[in-house]
Amino acid sequence: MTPDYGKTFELWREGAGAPWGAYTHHAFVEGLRDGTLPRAAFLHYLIQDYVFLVHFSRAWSLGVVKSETMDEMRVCAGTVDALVNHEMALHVKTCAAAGIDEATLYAASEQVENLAYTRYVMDAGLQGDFLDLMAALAPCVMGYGEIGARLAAERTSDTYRDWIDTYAGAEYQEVCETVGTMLDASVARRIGTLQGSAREAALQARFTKATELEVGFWDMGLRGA
Ligand SMILES: Cc1ncc(CO)c(N)n1
Repeated sequence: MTPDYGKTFELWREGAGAPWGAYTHHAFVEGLRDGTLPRAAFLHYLIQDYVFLVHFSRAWSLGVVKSETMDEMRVCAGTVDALVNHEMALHVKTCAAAGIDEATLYAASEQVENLAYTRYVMDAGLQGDFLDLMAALAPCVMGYGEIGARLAAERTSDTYRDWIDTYAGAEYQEVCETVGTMLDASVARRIGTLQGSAREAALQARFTKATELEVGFWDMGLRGA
């Protein structure tokens, strides 16, 4: 069953169409599910994803800056904490076991798909308001929540169990639910009803673009270093 991350996310997810499926059912994801993903591709992805999370955390920090309520500020600050102090521990631990230390991860050179995605998200927030930023951030957060939940139920191998458990786990799922609930309140507060509103198309375009950039990120992972 697909998890429930609120009605704004559900609307955006439906609105994204085919790219959403391409993202959440990418060959990279299926390789995590059945264990056939080559280890080298996984490590390459994880190194890039560490740097992704550095910049992704900066974008969530911009959410703190763009917040208009204490609830929004708490959720954004909490998400920065979840990313920096919890999710990234997976990357540090897995890479350490492969002989790659954290300083090396931090200094890794970004591939263009990685660079494009994080800077797109940051710019969405710099150019627009809180909702523009959230529309660009939502596919990353909730997409991994959806992938993790599905792979936990459908996995046929233990090879990438640590990765799957990180995103299927209660802690990460709670982040997705909290962000989804906040998002519904943020939309209600600023727009009222999203469907049919003046901002619907532009916010959907942000969400869909970020989804396409997620597909590019998996492509980059499969291509290797
Ligand atoms: C590329 C990417 N998207 C989303 C997440 C989830 O935080 C991640 N770690 N990496």
